[in-house]
Amino acid sequence: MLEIDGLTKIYPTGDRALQGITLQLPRGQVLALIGPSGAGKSTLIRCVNRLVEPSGGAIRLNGTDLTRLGPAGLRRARRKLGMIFQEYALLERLTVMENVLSGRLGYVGFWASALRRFPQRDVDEAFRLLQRVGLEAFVDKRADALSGGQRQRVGIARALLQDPDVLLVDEPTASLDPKTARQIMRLITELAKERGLSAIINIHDVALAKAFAERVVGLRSGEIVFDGAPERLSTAVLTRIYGEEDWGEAAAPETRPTGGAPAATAARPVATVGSGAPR
Ligand SMILES: Nc1ncnc2c1ncn2[C@@H]1O[C@H](COP(=O)(O)OP(=O)(O)OP(=O)(O)O)[C@@H](O)[C@H]1O
Repeated sequence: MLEIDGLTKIYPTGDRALQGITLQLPRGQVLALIGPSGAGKSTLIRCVNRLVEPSGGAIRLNGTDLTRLGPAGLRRARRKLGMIFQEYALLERLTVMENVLSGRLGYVGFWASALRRFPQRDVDEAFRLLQRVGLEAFVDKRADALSGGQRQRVGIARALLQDPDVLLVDEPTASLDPKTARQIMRLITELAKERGLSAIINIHDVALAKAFAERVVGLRSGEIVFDGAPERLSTAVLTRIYGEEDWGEAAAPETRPTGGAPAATAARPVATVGSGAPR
C-alpha cells in the first residue's frame, strides 16, 4: 500500500508543482495520472522515489515514510519502486540481458555490481521475464539495435526484475506508434495484475488511460481535481481537468442524478459515447 499524504513540491524557481496531494494506492491497483502539461504529473511520480525531493508531506510505502529516509534506507526502499521511463533509459552499448540485469544492481554488493556479476537465479529470472515480454530472441542484442516498443519491453523487464511493490511509470507510450502504445499499456497492466503490483502511470492519452486503468486521477495546477473510475471521465470532468475543449468521443456520456433534474452540465448538448476501441 502506497499512501501519499499532503505532498507538496515547490521548486527553487518558486514553481508550486504540487499543492497538497493526498491519495492512497491499494496493493494491485493500476492508476492512470492525467492532466495538462505542467500539472505536476512527472513531479508527483518522481517525488515518490525521491528523484525529486518533496518540499512537504509524507509518502508511506507499506508504513515507511520515504521522505524521512537517509541514503541507505532510501537505497533499500527504491528496490521496491520499479521505474519505467518514456525514453527507456537503457544502457545503449550493453545487451538486452545486461540491461535487464541492471534492475538487480540495488541488491548485489559493490564488487558484484562493479563487475556486473549476478547470481544465476537472477539470470534465470531475467530470462523468464524476457520470455514474458516477448524478447527471448533478443537476449544478446545490443540495446541500441532495438525498436522503441522493444526498448520499452526491456525497460519493463528491468523494472520487474527489481521485484518491486509499486511501478512508477512516466509516459511509457509517448514515443510509440498507437498500436505499439496499446501493446505496451496492455503488457504493463497485465503484468501488474499477475504480480499484484500497484502502478501509477503518467499518461497523456486519455483513451489509453480509459482503456487500461481501473482508476484515473486528474491533476491540474498541482492539485487533484478528479479521482474516480474511467467511466466517469465525462465532458464536464475533462473540462475540469484540462479546460474548455470539444471532447468528442474522448468523453464518457454525462451522468444525470437519479430521480432529479438533469445535471447542469448535462442540460446542454454534449458529446456522447466513447470508451475507446475494444482491447
Ligand atoms: N526542475 C524544475 N525546476 C523548476 N520548475 C520545474 C522543474 N520541473 C518541473 N517544474 C515545474 O513544475 C510544474 C509541474 O511540472 P511537471 O513536469 O511535473 O508537469 P507534468 O504534468 O509532468 O507536465 P508534462 O505533461 O508536460 O510532462 C511546471 O510548472 C514546471 O514548469
